[in-house]
Amino acid sequence: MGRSILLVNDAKIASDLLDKRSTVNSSRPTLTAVELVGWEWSLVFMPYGQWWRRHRRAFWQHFHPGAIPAYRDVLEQGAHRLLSRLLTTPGKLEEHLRYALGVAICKAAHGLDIAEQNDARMEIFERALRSVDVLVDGATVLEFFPFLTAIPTWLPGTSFLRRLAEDRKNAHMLRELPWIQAKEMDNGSSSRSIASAMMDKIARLDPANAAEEEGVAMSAAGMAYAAGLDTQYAALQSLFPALSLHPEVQENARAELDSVVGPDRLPTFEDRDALPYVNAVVKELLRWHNATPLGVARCSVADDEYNGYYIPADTTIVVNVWSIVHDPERYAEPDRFMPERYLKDGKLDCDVTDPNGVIFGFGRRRICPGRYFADATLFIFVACVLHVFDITPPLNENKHPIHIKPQATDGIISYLDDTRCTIKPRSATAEGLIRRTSSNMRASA
Ligand code: HEM
Repeated sequence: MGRSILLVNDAKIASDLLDKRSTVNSSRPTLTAVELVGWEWSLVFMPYGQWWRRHRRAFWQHFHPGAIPAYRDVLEQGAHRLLSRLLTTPGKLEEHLRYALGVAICKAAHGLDIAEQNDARMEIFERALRSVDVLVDGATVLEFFPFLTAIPTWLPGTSFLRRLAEDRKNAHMLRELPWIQAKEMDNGSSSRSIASAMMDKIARLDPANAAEEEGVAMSAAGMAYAAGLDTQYAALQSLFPALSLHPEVQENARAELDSVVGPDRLPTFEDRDALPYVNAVVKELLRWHNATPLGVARCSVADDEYNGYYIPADTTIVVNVWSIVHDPERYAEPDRFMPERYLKDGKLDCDVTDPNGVIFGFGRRRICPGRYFADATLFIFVACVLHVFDITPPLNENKHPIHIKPQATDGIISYLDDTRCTIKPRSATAEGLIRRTSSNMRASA
């Protein structure tokens, strides 16, 4: 009510406003619901300013490109867990993906392990992340009628407010619980995880600054789940329909993996430069099903003029990233999953617009600071799945293939609504490799 909204459908305009005029357009809209749902500690929703800057700096110290190689082992282990689970119960794809991503994030961020079944931490992460939906679905009414939040929750018709209180508790636990557990484990001595490295640094501060810095560090470490779990899950779940609908992509990827990696081991980060096709699959995955179709809304902090248009301060700016990465002028046959579009003479073609230039947002100040971590995760998960599994269409009760037509869901994060597929090891050798890797993992646990 009374707030201007600017919807941008063009990559150049988005870049002009959000890259080149980032001093004016790097804040976020203030939403009453963010605090109500308990996400006020999240870097994603913080308005631009000193407080946001401190959190961003604390986060970036552990997620800049030079920091990512330190997470290679945990990311490889996460991918191996996925393979082992998919071999045993391929019908639980979504559960396995979330579990494997959770394992990798939790180990990297807090040095904690996630149990194979019914892990209390994982349940808290899941409950907390579901509360983000409230920011989209239900809380809008509270933006317009904030007095509703003052209504006693024992009155009939206020179950929504009671749910908010529960969501708030879960969102706070997502931030605090893994930190407290990492602290108990850490003893202040090593740098096994992002949290323990942060704790070592805080231990050297004088007590007057340490408490506030610990709050910032706790929030920054919690962002790995808060912003990393659902986004990466949304991207990776779309791999399976993409492959079952495009068998030729699997054939091409396998030819490359067979010649570079061979049948006796799984791909590693060391192989990455020699796998241009697999790298192109990762790029196409992010474009084909864009997990954040409208990016994350920005807010202008001063009056501005662009191409003759007046943009008042406090305008919400939303970029239609989906339409940009599905523009047929840039990406021919945009609905086809076609990694070849990024390749020329067997190498990545620099003339093709890299979709990552818009998918992770805009401008040095506010662009997704987890993008290098996401890129590494997606590469290793995608390479490992392609190396050992054959992904084909789901079958009906008569064992005939079903043609699926997955649709993107609404929300800040978009998923595909149908990921049914058949997942089988692509050979006896591949199956043996998964089993060997899995028993080695158990032996070294
Ligand atoms: C497929 C994966 C991902 C996608 C598509 C994605 C996309 C985005 C987008 C569009 C933004 C808003 C940027 C802007 O305002 O211009 C963002 C912000 C953010 N992302 Fe990601 N992201 C992904 C993975 C991750 C991961 C793995 C992490 C953490 C490890 C992460 C952490 C963050 C944080 C902390 C912000 C807020 C930055 C700020 O407001 O200053 N993201 N992401």
